[in-house]
Order: sequence, then C-alpha cells, then structure tokens
Amino acid sequence: MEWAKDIPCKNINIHGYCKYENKGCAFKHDFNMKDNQTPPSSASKLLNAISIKTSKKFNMGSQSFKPLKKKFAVSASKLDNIPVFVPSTIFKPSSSSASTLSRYIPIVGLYAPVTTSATSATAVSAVSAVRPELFFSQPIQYHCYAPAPPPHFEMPIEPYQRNPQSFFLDNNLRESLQKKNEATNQVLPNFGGLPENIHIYHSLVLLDNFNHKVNLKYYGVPSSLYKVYSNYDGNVYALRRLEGFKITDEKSISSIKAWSSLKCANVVKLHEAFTSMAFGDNSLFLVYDFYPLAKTLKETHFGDSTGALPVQINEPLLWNYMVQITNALICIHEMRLAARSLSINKIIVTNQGRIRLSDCGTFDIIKYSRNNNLIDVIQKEDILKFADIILTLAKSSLPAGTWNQENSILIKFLPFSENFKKNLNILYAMAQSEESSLSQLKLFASDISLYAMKTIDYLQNSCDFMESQLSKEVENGRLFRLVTKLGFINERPEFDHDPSWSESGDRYPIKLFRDYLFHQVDSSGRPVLDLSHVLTCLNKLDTGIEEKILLVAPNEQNCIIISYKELKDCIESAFHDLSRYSN
Ligand SMILES: Nc1ncnc2c1ncn2[C@@H]1O[C@H](COP(=O)(O)OP(=O)(O)OP(=O)(O)O)[C@@H](O)[C@H]1O
Repeated sequence: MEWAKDIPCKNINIHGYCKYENKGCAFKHDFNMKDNQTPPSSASKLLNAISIKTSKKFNMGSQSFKPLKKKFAVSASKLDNIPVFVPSTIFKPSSSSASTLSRYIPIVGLYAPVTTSATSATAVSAVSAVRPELFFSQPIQYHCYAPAPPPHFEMPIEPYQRNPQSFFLDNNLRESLQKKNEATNQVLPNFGGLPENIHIYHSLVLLDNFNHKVNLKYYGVPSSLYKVYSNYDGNVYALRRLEGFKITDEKSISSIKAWSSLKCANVVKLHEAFTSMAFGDNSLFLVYDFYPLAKTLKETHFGDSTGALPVQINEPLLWNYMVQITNALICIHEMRLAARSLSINKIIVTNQGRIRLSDCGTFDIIKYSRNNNLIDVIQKEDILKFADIILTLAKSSLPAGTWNQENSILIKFLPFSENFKKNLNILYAMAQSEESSLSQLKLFASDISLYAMKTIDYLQNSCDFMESQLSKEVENGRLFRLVTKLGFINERPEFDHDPSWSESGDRYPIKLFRDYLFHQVDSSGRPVLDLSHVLTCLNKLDTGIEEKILLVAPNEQNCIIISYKELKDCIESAFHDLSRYSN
C-alpha cells in the first residue's frame, strides 16, 4: 500500500486517532504542519487527548489536558477558580461493607451531626432512635400535602360533594405512616464502635436508651437492641445483643426453633438466634420483627427520655391490655413454651392500644435446662408476671407514695370497678393454683370475654377504617397510572414531525387535554392550581364518559370539542403505538 503512505489517515480527522495505527493502517498518521497537510481539528485534538487519557487517571494538570485549557481560557478565564467538589466525609462506606453488603443499601441521612468519639456516636444514635426527626435529615416532602383546614375554615359542601382531601389517605394516618417509614429507613453513619455487619445484618442503629450498659439486672449481662437491615432479604429487624454471654449447652440455641413458628398477633416474631464475635466478644444475638417507633409499656405510661407526656392509664385500656396479654399467653402456652421475659419493659406498644411481647425466647437460651418438666413452673411464673404488669400499670392511678403497699391493699384502693379488681385477684390466685396454666388462662379468657368483645369491636372498626383508606389509595394508584400514561405520551420530540401530532392529527387532542388538565390560567393569565379539577377530569377520562369538553390551543387559534370517551380512545391508541416500539 505504498500509494497510501502520504495520505493523511481520515480516522485521525474524524475520530482524533486511528485505532489501526501501527496495526496495519497504511495511511499517514504522523502529521507535520510543514507538509502542508490538513492538521487535525481542535475537536479531534480534544478527542485525541481524552482518548489517550482514558487509560490513565483523568487529571486537570496532565500535559494532554493543557492545550484544551488554553482554548477554554477564552470563554472561561477562571478555570482554575472553579470550586472543586469535595464529597462529604460524614458517610464513608468502607470497601469491605460495600462489597459484602451491596444488595441492599439503605438511605443515609445527609446532615447527621459530625462527631468523632464512639461514645458520642452511641449517644447520637440513642437519641436519634428516640427522636428520629432531630437527626434524620431528609425531611418528608410535606409541601406535597396541605393539612386539612381547621373546621371553621372548611368550605360548606353538600353531602354529594367532596373536597380534595377526601380523595387521599387520612392526614393523621399518612403522617404517622411516614414517620414510621422514616424511622425504618433511618441509617446513621458509623463512627466506629459498631461493627459494619453481624452475620447477615448490617447498618446498625441503636434503639436502646443511654444506660443500656449499666442495666445488668434484667439478663445478668449488659444488653442492647439495634435496628438492622438483613442482607439476605433487605428487611429491617430488631437485633438484641447480650454481651459476653457464653453458651454452655449447644442445644440451648436450637430451643428457640419453636418460637420462630409461633404466629400470634400479640407476640413479636423471633426469627433466629446466633452467637458472634463481631463486637470483639462472645455475644448472643436474637433477631425479631422490627416495629418502627414502638415504645415499651413503661415508656408509654411512665414517660421516656423524649419528654413525651405519659399516656394516662384508665380502666378500658387496662382491660384491653389484659385481653391481649391473655391471648399472647394462651398462644405461647399452647406450644408448651413460656414467655418468661414478661415485664412493662418488654412489652411494646406498636400502635395505639396494640401491644406485643417483645423479648420471647431470650431466657430459653440464657436459662436453658434440659428438664422439660420445668415448663409448668415457668408457665405459672408467666401468670404471676402478667398480674404484676396489670397491677403496676393500674397503681399509677394512685399517689406514688402508696405504690410500695402490699398487692392486696393496692388492689382494694384502685379507682376501678369491682369486676376489674376481682379479675386481678383471680390472676394472682391462678399463679398459686395447682391447675395447669393453660386451662386456667382459657377459663380466664371466657371470664373476661365481655371485654374481649370491646377489643374486637375496636379492632374491627380500626380494620374498617384502614380498608376504606386503602381503597382510596387504590383509586389514587389508578389515577397515577393514567397520569404516567399521559406523561409517556406527551412531549416526545420524536413525534415533532409526525402528522398525527400536528394540529390536524388525531393525537393533537391529547396534547391539548394535558394543557386543559394542568396548564389552565385564569382571566388575568395567572396559573390555576386546582387539584379538584385535575381529579375530576382524570376520573372522567378513566371512566371514558360521553361528556364533551372544549379544548383550546394555548395561542387560542384552534379549539376542539371532544368527549372523554374519544379522548380515552386516543390515549389508548397512542400508548399502544408507543408500547409496540418499546423494548
Ligand atoms: N421489636 C422491636 N421493634 C422496634 N422497637 C423495639 C422492639 N423491641 C423493643 N423495641 C424498642 O426498643 C427500645 C429498647 O428496648 P428494650 O427491650 O431494650 O427495652 P429497655 O426498656 O431498654 O429494657 P432494658 O432495661 O432491659 O434495656 C424500647 O424503646 C422499645 O420500645
């Protein structure tokens, strides 16, 4: 190819380089201005420079970058002064966690307070667990929702009319669910002190209070509770750690198998137990279902570190708790198990009036015994603890100075009905009786069935309310899909020259309808932001009614009268065409 050696390679002009240079390309690659040949354009120089650099580190100071800088310097004389983006050092996922935990990476709060010591980090996570709103920094987009106006501001409407709020989830329910979601997704930067992962769990957030290390009384060893993510299924769990606990009998851990098969609405499900050295010591871990923003009975009725006002105890609430604990204990005792960890510290309130035993299975491991006959004794202890819980809550209605009196005296002076006092005494008597705890609990359940009815009534009302809220969201989901369809269809530059989208085309009404829906202006040209208009029109469109509307082009030169049914057909056909081309 001798004839080609003086002809400049076109690849250099087009691409800035030739990938066949020195690999058989016969054209000339070595440009020399003296040869009077066309030099490579500055664009090809730029491409050349970048392509050379791709194999090396991209560096503003590198030689190949310099000529470009001169060119840019004309329009951007202060290139050197462009501020360099320095990523926040608050959250640095370690390479190990990134590689092992790549499947589920939770949302990270961007503005978590910077602190360096492990103790303060623990404190931060402890406070943030209790007051997530103080530390979680991606605030809910409240501007998407306007709170319901105070009753005296509400527009009087006819019974057959509806206001926009009634189309969406109840404000209080939405807010409470959003807070729970925030608490569930909350992740704090790890400043050290906490392992990156334990077994298949990662992103630990401490749920316990500050003095968790000092409280050795309950388990005999320090304990703590964390919110964790599972790397296996991406779900959030509550992970209880018992520090420095040595397993003496291997069978003790397998004893909790039965717990994982227990299904009871008043017991927090235990998933697994294992030991790990992740904290640098022998620790026992138990994995439970996680309930965001749950508080213990003690925190709810005697106050917590957030300063929230304790909920006052009253008799209906006590009956409600009695019914639920009875249900939990019957479920547990039926499986030849015992709750054991039964105290106002270990029962959590997961919704208003909804309680769950949160610490089942722990003592089955730490006080493991191969003696199966012990279960009857331990079940009896459950009943005694049950009675103590109710009395502890009930006596909060008496002056604190009297709380140390004998149980029988306290019960006598409780400001509640005789029936309540009688049943509390029955509970104490059950704990002393020789009869099996299960048969006694069942008898007790039938004694308090009238109150169980009240609980059932409350729960059914609550179910009905939730279902009605859910059905609204089903409707909203339907409208969301319709809006998505419109979004897919409208403003596609590739349709610009398609005659069907022109002013005489059959797709044109879709465009006008979008303007009719979202871009209306009032008589003085100001935008109209009317949610009711959008909701009404979308519903009419989705139903495809015969009602006709007048669609006017923004320049007011064209107008179309079209029915919702015809519009719906237009949209369906446009979407159908689109989906034929999508992959
Ligand atoms: N499964 C769970 N899901 C969500 N939060 C939980 C769960 N179990 C407990 N909690 C909450 O975690 C916090 C700590 O619970 P824990 O059982 O350690 O109680 P505690 O009062 O700190 O008891 P202790 O005195 O033994 O430390 C409490 O606010 C409790 O409501």
